[in-house]
Amino acid sequence: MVFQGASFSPQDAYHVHFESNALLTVDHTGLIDRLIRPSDADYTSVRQAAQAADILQILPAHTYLLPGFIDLHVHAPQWPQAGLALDRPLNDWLNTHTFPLEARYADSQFAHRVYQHLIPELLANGTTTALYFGTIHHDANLELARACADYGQRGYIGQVVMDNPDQTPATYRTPSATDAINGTEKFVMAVQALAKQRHAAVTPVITPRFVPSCTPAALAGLGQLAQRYDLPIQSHCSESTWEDQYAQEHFHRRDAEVLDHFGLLTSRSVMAHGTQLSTSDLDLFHQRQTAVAHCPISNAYFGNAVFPVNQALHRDVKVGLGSDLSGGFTPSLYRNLQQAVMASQMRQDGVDAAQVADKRGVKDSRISATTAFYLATKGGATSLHLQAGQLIPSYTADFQIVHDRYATLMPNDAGSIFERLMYHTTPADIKAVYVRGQRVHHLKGDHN
Ligand SMILES: O=c1[nH]c(=O)c2nc[nH]c2[nH]1
Repeated sequence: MVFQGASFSPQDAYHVHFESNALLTVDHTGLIDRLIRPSDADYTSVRQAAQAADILQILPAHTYLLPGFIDLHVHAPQWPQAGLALDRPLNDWLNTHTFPLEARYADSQFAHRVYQHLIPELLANGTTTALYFGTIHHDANLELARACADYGQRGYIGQVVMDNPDQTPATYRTPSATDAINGTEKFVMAVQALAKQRHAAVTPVITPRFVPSCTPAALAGLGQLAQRYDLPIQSHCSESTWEDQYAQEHFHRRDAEVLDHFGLLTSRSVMAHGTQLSTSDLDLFHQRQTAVAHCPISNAYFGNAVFPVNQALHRDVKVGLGSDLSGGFTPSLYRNLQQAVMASQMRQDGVDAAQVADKRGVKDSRISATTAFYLATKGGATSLHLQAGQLIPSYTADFQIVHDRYATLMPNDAGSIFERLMYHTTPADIKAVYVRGQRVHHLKGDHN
């Protein structure tokens, strides 16, 4: 397949690259092979050959090729309650709403129904890769992996471990640390077998829910499993004041230090939220090359603070973007990247007018749409060690084709188009989505 048209691709956290009419060639393995500009000698011949072979796809006017988005934090089983009960504090929301819902996934038919609904919805929002928390249930989690395989989404999938009887209900609990470790190992094998069998881009992930919900024996065993199989790890870290204090009270260490103590902060770890991380925690993340999944919508409800994205990036901490369904209410990473910019502006300015203006906020906090775009693409890819998130040769051909709905009303320089796309794109503007060069979504009535 050869794509011809305009594109935006992140260069780094502060620069985005625009191409006005390049050819992007994709090889038979689903990788980007070449990016050929009109000034290159073989532009015309490659284009003509693609046209003759009927593999040339010309983007219509006012549509743009972007890397697919990478959602670093999704609780797949919480999809049915997206937007519900977000006025409750985290611990209350978990116990009253979330754990009872997740307990229902003991029924794998229910899991099948939800996951077959969720994956196409995420693809329609431009999300080509997602890092998922499942539930404690093996069969339901396999339904999630199968749904990714069915619809062609790249999925990183974790069987949740939560075995601490003091912090989990008897109706929704991993029976013991031994079950946690054996069950996780069994799930790892099953997902790896599915990946082979279906040629699917699904990867198992070690998933202690968070420090409060796990026993030390489970945390230690999961750290060892991750090392033995060289697996990615995900959890929550310093997500709220309550969670932060829990680690201090029960382990006499900071939350990040507890995770590190059990071998759970590695270069393959992605820790969600981090609103309460101290500068020494950020330095620890940097040393371990552990990533933060920034979840700006969810953090507005449960975070008790705004995560300092810019400061983390300046300390060379890996950061990507997460929807955190359903602590966040929307499957759209566009909505989340908009909120990332807005939250950073509020952190910069402060929120209480009774304070003196120049002491109200935190300097150097504001990020732009360019940085937010980076988080949703290259930042996420780097966190997962994926050759994705940029439109460059040898990277995976995970794309979205997006329409600029205000093109005829406003100036059309690249900077204006880019900002409009970041602020106005909804599923109605996402014409087509590709993973590994295969089309996995298109808008009905469109043939891109
Ligand atoms: O936003 C969140 N959603 C969850 O499901 C969860 N579990 C622990 N901490 C959490 N935070």
